[in-house]
Amino acid sequence: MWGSGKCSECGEDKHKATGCPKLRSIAPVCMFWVMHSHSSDGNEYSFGCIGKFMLVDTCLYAVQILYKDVKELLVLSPLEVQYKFINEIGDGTCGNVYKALNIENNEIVAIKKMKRKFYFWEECMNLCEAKSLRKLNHTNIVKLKEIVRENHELFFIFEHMEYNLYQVMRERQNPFTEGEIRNLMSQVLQGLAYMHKNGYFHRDLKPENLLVTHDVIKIADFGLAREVTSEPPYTDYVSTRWYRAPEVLLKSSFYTPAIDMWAVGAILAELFMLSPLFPGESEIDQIYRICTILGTPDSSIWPDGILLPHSTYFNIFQFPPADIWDIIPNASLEAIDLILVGQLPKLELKLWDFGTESDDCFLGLTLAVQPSIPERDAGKHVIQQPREDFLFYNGCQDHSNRSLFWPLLSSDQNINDLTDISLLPSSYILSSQAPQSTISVGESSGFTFPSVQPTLLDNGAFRPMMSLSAPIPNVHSFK
Ligand SMILES: Nc1ncnc2c1ncn2[C@@H]1O[C@H](COP(=O)(O)OP(=O)(O)OP(=O)(O)O)[C@@H](O)[C@H]1O
Repeated sequence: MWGSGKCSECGEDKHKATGCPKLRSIAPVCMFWVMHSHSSDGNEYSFGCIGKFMLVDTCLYAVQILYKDVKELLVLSPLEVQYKFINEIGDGTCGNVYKALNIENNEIVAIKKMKRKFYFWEECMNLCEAKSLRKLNHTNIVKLKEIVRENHELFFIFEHMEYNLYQVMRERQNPFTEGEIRNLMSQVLQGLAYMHKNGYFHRDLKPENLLVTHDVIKIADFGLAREVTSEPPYTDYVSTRWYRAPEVLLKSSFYTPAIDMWAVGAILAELFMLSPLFPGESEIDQIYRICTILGTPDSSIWPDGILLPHSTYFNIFQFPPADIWDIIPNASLEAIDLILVGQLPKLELKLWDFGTESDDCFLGLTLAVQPSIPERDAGKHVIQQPREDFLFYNGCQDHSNRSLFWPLLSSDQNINDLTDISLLPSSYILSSQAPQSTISVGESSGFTFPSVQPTLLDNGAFRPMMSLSAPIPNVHSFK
């Protein structure tokens, strides 16, 4: 029988498995346990919580003192009390992902349990995924609801999505219609544009990291996300090979968010083909496959590219461009235009051409039309430490045995949703005001940015212009 006995904190009779609401509202760090006991009268008892800031041993001791007839004790961690794990739905490099039920509100969530241990809160806060996702709130970016650290383990609580795009493609019997592809791509691009505009690039876009429920698609897995304003060189890049941009394959360490656009182009082609466009078996094979389809670039096509450390492969792999319709026969002219390299060489600027305010001067736009500013000036724009950091750092540095809950956004919130698609170029938005059903292609020339295009700025002159500190979500302290 759940919920018998009185809660020592609020005096209520029972809290079932949800714990004590009073305790949770007053204590930024609280520990409570649901105790499941068999008493001498033969009944089972469970007690909502016992005290705050209690360690397991203290808790057990208290139980023995208070309830002498306890024979068995089940100790649940706060995470287990709040979430019921249903099944594993993903096993990535960094974490295992579980479908779970939030017992408090009956909401299904996805919980990503990180594989490595986290001994300090600072480590958690410094994770790319935590840093970027806490600041990004967009319909096409998967929502991070909460971060929990418990016994040196870190859990990200996300909104739950039904499938990833790889699963959707794998299950697909017939090719997607162009309308369906336009719908998916327009959403991905809106999420990506928002992300770039707010100062992040993803660096690991691939079908497995695009999550789908019904017609809605969202970008997930920000484990490799990087702040646009972070200084090159970038050396820790490990994105999935098939979607890896040539500048990364050729060992550039000054690549830009254009690498995300390369991945989008490869994913777009894959949506038509239902198989990967460049399924390289090694890095060299990857470069080889790109050259056989797009043709080997020369200095007129990609002047910066041939200066890269590994560009000597271009001497070995000398190929003319293939006829792309042989490879993607079901794609329209506009779609081919979008996928193809080189024909519209500067169009990545259109993707980033969000407005004329100084805040928008970043990346492609900055590089193309704004002189770079000296590094020391760029330093002035350092992002302010967000408020919620202090909430947790204050007095919580190393309560390593405690569980820390970090609620971010409630499911019905939509604060700081900077989608602002009105600022996107019309050719890019595609009839975005229309519901996400069919994506039309803007002007007659069709798609207007190059996806699969080496867009490298590798001359070292790139200096991030300013920090695009995204608005900080409201801090939600404990319910
Ligand atoms: N919010 C979610 N809803 C449903 N499924 C999810 C969610 N987040 C992740 N998944 C599933 O779990 C898989 C792995 O998640 P994720 O990519 O975040 O882990 P990872 O360890 O960072 O993986 P990777 O190996 O790509 O680095 C995803 O491909 C997806 O199928």
